[in-house]
Amino acid sequence: MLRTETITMRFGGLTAVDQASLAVRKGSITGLIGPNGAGKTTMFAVIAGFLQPTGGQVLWQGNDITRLKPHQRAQLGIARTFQIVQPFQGLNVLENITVGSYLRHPHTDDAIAKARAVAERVGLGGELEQPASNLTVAGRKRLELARALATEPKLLLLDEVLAGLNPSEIRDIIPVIRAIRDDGVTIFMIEHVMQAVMNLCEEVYVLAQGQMIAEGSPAAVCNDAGVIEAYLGKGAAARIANLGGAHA
Ligand SMILES: Nc1ncnc2c1ncn2[C@@H]1O[C@H](COP(=O)(O)OP(=O)(O)OP(=O)(O)O)[C@@H](O)[C@H]1O
Repeated sequence: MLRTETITMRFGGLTAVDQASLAVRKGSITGLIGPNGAGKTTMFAVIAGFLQPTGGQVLWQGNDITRLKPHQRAQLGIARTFQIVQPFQGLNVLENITVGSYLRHPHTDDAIAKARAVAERVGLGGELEQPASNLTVAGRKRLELARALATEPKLLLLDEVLAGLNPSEIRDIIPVIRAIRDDGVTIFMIEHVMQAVMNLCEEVYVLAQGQMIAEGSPAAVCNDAGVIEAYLGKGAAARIANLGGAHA
């Protein structure tokens, strides 16, 4: 469904993403992980059209969309959430979601009906009249999800939707994400919460210092020596292997 080919993104002298290639299969939940500053959010910004890459291509169903604007990509069916959630503070929950549903429903009644349905789907059905500013962190995360979902995407890019949630809130939202996929929306998610990555993702890509260092099943990438070293430092994989030997 989506491919990036040798994407490079430089900010002045800093190479945030360095020739990174990946593919997201239709119907999958695919993960993008990596240490802080690895270039994950930059990669999402390039895919969604918020940044023009210094080099490389973004392909959507085989077509080059590298030069399309974010709203053109939204029309094609690509939606993203933001790591730092910023709902329209002066609008209530339903109005915030309706901003998204107007993309495909120009008539207000239809847009509102769609927004109500999306709110139910993410568990915000009881908070429609609440000002967005009254929501808890978990509520704001659900609202962020709903605003993107209201555009009726084919591909949903989730940027750390679980960050800041406690373990029980994470347990509650994991089935919501899985249900969105089961309804036919392909999901590509940046996530630091490994419990969620292991639970949800079939395929995981690992970025470190801008470079794609591994890809595979969650279990395979977690056992990859290069991935362990990217997170824990040089020699960590060998030290962990020795510890295992010592305990055996
Ligand atoms: N607009 C920008 N201008 C300059 N540097 C930037 C810009 N955006 C990101 N960077 C830098 O690019 C690098 C990658 O940042 P990015 O936010 O993509 O990493 P990340 O993997 O998403 O990190 P985190 O997990 O901490 O969110 C960092 O060094 C960051 O400071």
